[in-house]
Amino acid sequence: MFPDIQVEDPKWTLNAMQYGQIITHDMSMIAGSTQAQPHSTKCCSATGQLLELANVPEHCYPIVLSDDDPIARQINMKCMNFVRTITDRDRRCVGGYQPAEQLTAVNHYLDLSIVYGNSDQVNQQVREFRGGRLRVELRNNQEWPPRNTNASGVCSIQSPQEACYLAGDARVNQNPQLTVLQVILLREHNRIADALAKLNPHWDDETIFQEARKIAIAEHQFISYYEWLPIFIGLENSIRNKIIYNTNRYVNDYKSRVDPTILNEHATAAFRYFHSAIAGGLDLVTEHRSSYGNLRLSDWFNRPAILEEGNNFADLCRGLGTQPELMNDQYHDSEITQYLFRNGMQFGSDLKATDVQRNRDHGLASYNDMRSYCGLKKAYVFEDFLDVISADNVRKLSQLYEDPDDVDLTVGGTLEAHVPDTLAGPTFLCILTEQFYRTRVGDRFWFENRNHNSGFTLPQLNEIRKTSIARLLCDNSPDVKSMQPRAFERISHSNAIVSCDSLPAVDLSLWKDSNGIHGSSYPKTPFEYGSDNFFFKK
Ligand code: HEM
Repeated sequence: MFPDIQVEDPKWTLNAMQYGQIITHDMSMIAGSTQAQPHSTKCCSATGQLLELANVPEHCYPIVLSDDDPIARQINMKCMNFVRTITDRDRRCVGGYQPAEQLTAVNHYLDLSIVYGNSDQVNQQVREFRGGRLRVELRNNQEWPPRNTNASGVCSIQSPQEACYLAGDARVNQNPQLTVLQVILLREHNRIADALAKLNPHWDDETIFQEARKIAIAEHQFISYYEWLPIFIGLENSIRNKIIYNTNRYVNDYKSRVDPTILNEHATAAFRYFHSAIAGGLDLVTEHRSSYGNLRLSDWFNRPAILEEGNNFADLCRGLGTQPELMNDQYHDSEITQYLFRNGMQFGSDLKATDVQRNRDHGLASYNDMRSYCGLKKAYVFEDFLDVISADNVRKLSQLYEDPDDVDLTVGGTLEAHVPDTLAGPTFLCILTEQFYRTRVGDRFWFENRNHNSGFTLPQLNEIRKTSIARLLCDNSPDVKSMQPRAFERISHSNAIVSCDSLPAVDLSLWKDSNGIHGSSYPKTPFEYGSDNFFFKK
């Protein structure tokens, strides 16, 4: 169903795929997994055989491989490891016969928890406690995240000296391009903190840290919603559903009754669809935009040291903005379906099979139920899927499943034809749209809210709106001197490479604190007390 057929996206770069993973990691992480390495619980024998039932560890739900599996049959494997997500029942939060709900290990808000951590404990570990900065290590004149003291436990390092990073998110080392963006975001915090400290010498560490953090989060929210989301869920769809606004004013749309936690259907099915955009080779690209080499993804899972070699960091940054992502479709690069986390072995795990099994582990509603919830007609025979799925794929579904109601959401959703001007079919689009609405409107600290305690002044807000992924890459990768203005979009005549200096930038002098308090504070009006979205209602 999901073979490796490489079709490059004609419009979007690998950067678009990669920032998607940043957004994902900011919003969810199933409890009980590292998502970066083989799980420590082994549900199969060392040689890939099924275990005797009595010997199967708790929480196991191994993927049984068929005899005609194209990879497994080459190495005589019958069993692929899969450990179930920890639920509220496992933790004894619910009892009796109540249904189990899966737990998340990270907070759901889009708040750069991947940089700042999800707990006070991690936050303390990543902070420098000087000048509002985050901890870094200086090597070759560049700032790198601090070393993880449990390097051999969390990375696939081959020598004790090899870099393995500590960040707000446990998955930081998972793949090189993810780590590039994590480093960029870390450096952005410190860049902002240094500027604020210079502007406001009277501010203490805590004030600089919190103000820099607030600006960095706002930039991230702006890039995610105004630059990234319109590509994936459509500009018109985003405006129509009040996910973004064409305005230079505040948008006071916080609604306390909106639940901002992450929908299981979003994290476990819809948002994973973009795994199909992953490319198995990462281009190294010079300033003249010529590609001179390519890193094989499965050689570098959990081995971030490659970023510090030679010019790799800048070359990978340019690669992100130059190399196309693969098309979002049913095809998946074999680097993630045959070689995931192979760690020097001939073969590895399979991300798409894991996604399907995770769908079943979490007991998601069927594709048929979800599609009818999302406004498509319910299918009674396989042919009823023909409204959005090709005849060839409907025929395959009818061979793989007994009944239309059996089709997994992860599978059916992946096969749908895209809604025009978006990168998803109608069922996944409906789930994604709902989630991103909730993530915005359910966030009392959303960067566009007018909030006297935590918000920005209007001029500051409009400065934040000048930020871009292109500028972020430029400002935090010293050797990158040029970039196309829309760096999620491939280089073209209408999106040509320009010097970094000519890209719009956030003018941080607006955070100069002339009142002697905080840069973003302004006088309260009586209306600002009480109601959470007073201005919007008015
Ligand atoms: C090289 C790039 C990537 C790799 C290697 C990767 C790998 C993984 C792995 C191993 C998991 C855990 C699977 C499980 O045990 O259930 C996962 C989960 C997930 N991935 Fe990716 N992924 C990548 C990129 C992306 C992108 C681009 C997106 C979306 C834009 C994405 C969305 C998700 C989501 C939503 C989850 C579930 C998160 C959770 O709630 O735990 N991933 N990915």
